[in-house]
Amino acid sequence: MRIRQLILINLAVWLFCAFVVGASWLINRNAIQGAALSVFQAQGRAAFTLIRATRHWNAAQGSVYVPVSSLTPPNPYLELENRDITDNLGRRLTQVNPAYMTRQISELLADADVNMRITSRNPLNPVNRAGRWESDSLGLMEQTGATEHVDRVGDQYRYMARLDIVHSCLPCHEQQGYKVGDLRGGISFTRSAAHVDPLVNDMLARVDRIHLGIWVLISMIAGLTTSLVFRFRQQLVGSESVQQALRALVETDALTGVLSRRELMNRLHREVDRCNRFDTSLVVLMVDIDHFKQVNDHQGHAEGDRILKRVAEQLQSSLRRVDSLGRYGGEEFTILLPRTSHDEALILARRLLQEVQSMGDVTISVGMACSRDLPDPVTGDVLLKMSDQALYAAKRNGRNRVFCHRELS
Ligand SMILES: Nc1nc2c(ncn2[C@@H]2O[C@H](COP(=O)(O)OP(=O)(O)OP(=O)(O)O)[C@@H](O)[C@H]2O)c(=O)[nH]1
Repeated sequence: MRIRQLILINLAVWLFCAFVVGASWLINRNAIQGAALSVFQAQGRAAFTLIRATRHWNAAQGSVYVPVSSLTPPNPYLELENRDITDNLGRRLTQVNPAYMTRQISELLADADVNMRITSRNPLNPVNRAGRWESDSLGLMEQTGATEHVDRVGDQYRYMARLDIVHSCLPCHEQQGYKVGDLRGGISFTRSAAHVDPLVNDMLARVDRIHLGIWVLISMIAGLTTSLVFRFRQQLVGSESVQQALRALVETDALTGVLSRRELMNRLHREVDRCNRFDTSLVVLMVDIDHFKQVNDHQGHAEGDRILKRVAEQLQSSLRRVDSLGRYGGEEFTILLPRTSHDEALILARRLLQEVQSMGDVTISVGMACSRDLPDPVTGDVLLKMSDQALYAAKRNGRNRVFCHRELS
């Protein structure tokens, strides 16, 4: 697997983890905010149940009278004959119906952190007229038949429970056209979010901290794995370059830069396999510098080395990319010419001869063997042997010449 792929996989895993953490963070925040609303709904429902019980008690009495006072003046919207009476002690009493009682209780809650309000879209007392949210909630409940509605509006939690017309409501509300079962209005509870939010904010902050921590941890792990991948890559590159250097040492001849004998033999066997399998022609040239001992003796070993290198360069520059040039040993080189006929190889060999001669320092002799001239299947050893014999023939016949194996027989 490539390093880039490892880094991309690492990045993809990090992005996926970041996505999961982000999704979990959002889900948890929404769940906490939803839970806060549910808690407020439960509180509103409990308060409403209590109020409804007191209203039922009031209605069950038939008529409840209390002394008239500044706190409880006669209710002008309660248009009943016996709304106000005088008891046998001479005190003035006024009737308090469920609606009046509910409003009085709501007034007592004015300073509490929960506000309660009896409300209607068609009230007898204009004070009870529904506000925008209350009106919308009542409309929604009328449409859906729901018994309650809860919401967060700005910095307030709001709860509304419906009140339906029952028999005891008819004396006051029948004249408005109501029947039993109609939605008359509702009781709404409002609580400032400031009373709920500290707890919610504390939980949200905890969720934020936990998710931030997880995200930082994942990012650190991703950073660590990425740096490990880079370090691994550096080591890999280092070991690759060492391997390349070792391979170059093994495969090339240190003095001339052409193929080493070992690599030359490898290639020879590969080319022989190929030429046998595909029935193509392979030519081996054995090249030897003439009287090289004299060069060493007269000009010195260092000059001999320099000439060896120049001859190798000259030979190499005349070959195709598919050809192989190697140092067979001493001042002897071997050239492999795959898919080359005898005649083509002969032309090339003669050209090599001329090019080296034109350098002016030395001449070469060339022995040539072509796979087409040998019995099938040809082997590398036979090709080498035959080209070597041809080379000796070239030497025997005066040097600075090409001799083909086929001329030997
Ligand atoms: N400078 C140098 N000389 C080398 C190297 N390898 C072999 N030689 C020399 O090449 C010479 C080869 O000599 P011989 O085998 O007698 O052949 P020759 O003098 O070229 O004569 P013929 O091949 O018969 O033309 C020897 O003197 C070796 O020392 C090398 O790497 N550098």
